[in-house]
Formats: sequence, C-alpha cells, structure tokens
Amino acid sequence: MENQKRSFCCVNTQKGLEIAAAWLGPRELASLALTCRAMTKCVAELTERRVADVAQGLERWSVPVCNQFDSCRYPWFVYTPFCLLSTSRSSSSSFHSWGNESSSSSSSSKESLVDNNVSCDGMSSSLDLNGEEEEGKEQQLLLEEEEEEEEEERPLLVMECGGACSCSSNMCGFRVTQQGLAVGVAVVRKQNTGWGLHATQLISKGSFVCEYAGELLTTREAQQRQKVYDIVEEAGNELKLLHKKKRRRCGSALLVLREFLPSKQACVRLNIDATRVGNVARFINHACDGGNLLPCLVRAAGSLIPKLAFFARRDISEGEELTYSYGSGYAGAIASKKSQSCFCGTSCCTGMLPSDIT
Ligand SMILES: C[S@@+](CC[C@H](N)C(=O)[O-])C[C@H]1O[C@@H](n2cnc3c(N)ncnc32)[C@H](O)[C@@H]1O
Repeated sequence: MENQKRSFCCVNTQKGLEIAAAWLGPRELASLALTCRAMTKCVAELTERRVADVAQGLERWSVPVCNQFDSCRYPWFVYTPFCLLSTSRSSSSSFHSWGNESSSSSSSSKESLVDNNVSCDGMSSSLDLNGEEEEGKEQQLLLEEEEEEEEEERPLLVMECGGACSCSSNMCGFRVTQQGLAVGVAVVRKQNTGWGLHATQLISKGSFVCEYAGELLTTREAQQRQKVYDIVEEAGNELKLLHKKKRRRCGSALLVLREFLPSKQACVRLNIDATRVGNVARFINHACDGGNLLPCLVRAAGSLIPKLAFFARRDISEGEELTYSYGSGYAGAIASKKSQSCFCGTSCCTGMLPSDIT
C-alpha cells in the first residue's frame, strides 16, 4: 500500500514536470525536478517518523502506530506532553475566565481554585504509599477507597508536590504525573471506533498512565471551536456520502473537566482541546462500563490549574485497549450537534456516546 502511494506520488510529480516543461526552460526545469524529488523524499521521511513515534521523541519512549485495517493515516496534530495555553487566546484573558461554572459564585470559587498551601504531609492522605510493599512504585491510588465511593460518582482528587514545595522534582515520589507518559502504549486503528490507545505492556492496577494534555480554552473558545469541528464533520460526511465512501469521524478531542466542591456543586470548569495540540490521551476511546482507566483530578502544590490524569482501574494486560467513560460525571467530551453512536462493545453499552452540551 505504501509503495503504491509512493509510485502515485512520483507519477503526479512526473505529470507536473511534463506540464511545467511547456512553460519553463531546461535549466529551470532541471532545478524544479530536483526540488520536487527533495520534497517527495522529505515527505516520505516525515511520514516514516510520524508512524514510528506519535510522540515525536517528546515522551520517555516512542509510541508506534499500527493500522492493519485501512490506509488511513492518524490525524495530524502537534504533540505536547503537558497542557498549554490556547494559541488563539487573547493576552487580556485572565485565569479566572477559564471556567467558573456559575458567575454568581465567582469569588468563592476563585478562592477555592488557588490552593497554594498544600503540604507534603497533607498529600499522603489521598495517596497510597506502596513503597514498603513493592519497590519502585512509590505513588499509587487507593483504588479500594474509590470502589467504595463508586455509587456516589465522586471524582477522585489527587494532591501532588509542586512548585510550592521545597522537595526536589527529580527525587520526590509525590510527582508521578509530572513526567509525561508513564507506560508503553501504541495507537491502533479499529473498524468502528477509529484510532484507539492500546497497552504494549502489563499495567498494574493503580499505576499512572498519562494525563489528558491539550490546549486550555475558555468556555467560549471551546464552544466556538466545537461549532467549527461540527461543521467540518458534517461537510466531511456529506462529501463521503457524495462519493459513496464510508463515514469516518474527524475525531475532535475537546474535553470538559469539572472540579466539584464537597457539596457536589461544580466550582471549576476546564476545557482541554487535544484536537490540534495534544498527547496520546486524545486517542483514548469511550467505554460504557467505565473502561479500564480511572480519570482523576490532580492538583500540584503551587499550581492554579488542576489536570486530568488517568490511572489503571485494574490490572491491564498487554495488547488491551485503554478506555474510560466520557460520561464519568466530571470529564466528558463536548457535545456535537449530532449524537454519536457508541461501539464500545461492552454488555452495558447504551448505544450512544455521552456528551456535554454546555
Ligand atoms: C477523543 S477521540 C478518540 C480517538 C478517536 N477514536 C480517533 O479516531 O481519533 C473521541 C472520538 O472517538 C470516537 N469514539 C470514541 N469512543 C467511541 C466509541 N465507544 N464508539 C464509537 N466511537 C467512539 C468518537 O468519534 C469520538 O468523538
């Protein structure tokens, strides 16, 4: 298939040169031919590098791509291991415009956002120190505790050391989500769900997998972008219908993250768009049964903005697809105008993907 594409590209280049021959002199034509050949080589090399490592060398290990299903390449996006401010953000926007859920409660919720006085002592209460039992895994989640609270669907909040702590960022065991992707994964294409993220190693229960990295947007920006994604998707679908091709989703990856007060009232809303700038988490698909990943809010001491991190809900075997529930109460994809069918294949599948229509 790849050879076929390369020869198609060469034929096109040859045709282009034949057409150009009518307009250009022999010297100009020779230099154009050289440029074309160099560009073809460059594109081939770039494609090879993209397939060899989605993370482009920015993670501790490479993330290969596997597509044995069709000839589709994974969507182009800029890789970032961590969240970034939106590139389209105006400089006058303040942090607080990122998403307080209600304008009336703005002052109190702003205060609750800024939590700079968290000490290392406080952190151990929300984390399980497995160091005594298993060497090398200093920080794991107390999953048993989470299971007990599952009925309430309360988000798990993890506190980590950060800029406000005096500990060393390399040595501290309370910074597990701060080093990027923590396990071996591959991006794999499947028939109904498109690209997905699969484990390439055994991941033990409670281990940190990765964070959901992307551009941080204001709610207004997020809503505007989602409208554009919907239009693009609709146009793409119409084109495919016209050419009698199978529908293929554009796979926007805009996620709404909510932090709740103990009263269960949402106080912070973050919009993370991994569609154009993101990390491997943009490939994680939904599963109605909750999947094998547990999304958690992580707050680092001294950092104003919480992040969404995924931990293994149970032992995950090599080759298994990584999934979580988009409708887990505080992390969900922003709604498309049209509802999307779910193909998670679990016994409790509702048939539709959960979405956030706000
Ligand atoms: C964050 S992206 C996940 C990666 C995506 N599969 C891709 O190919 O880029 C979310 C999109 O994946 C698709 N998706 C995720 N989970 C799915 C599921 N269980 N069934 C069908 N489509 C799913 C939907 O199109 C959704 O809008």
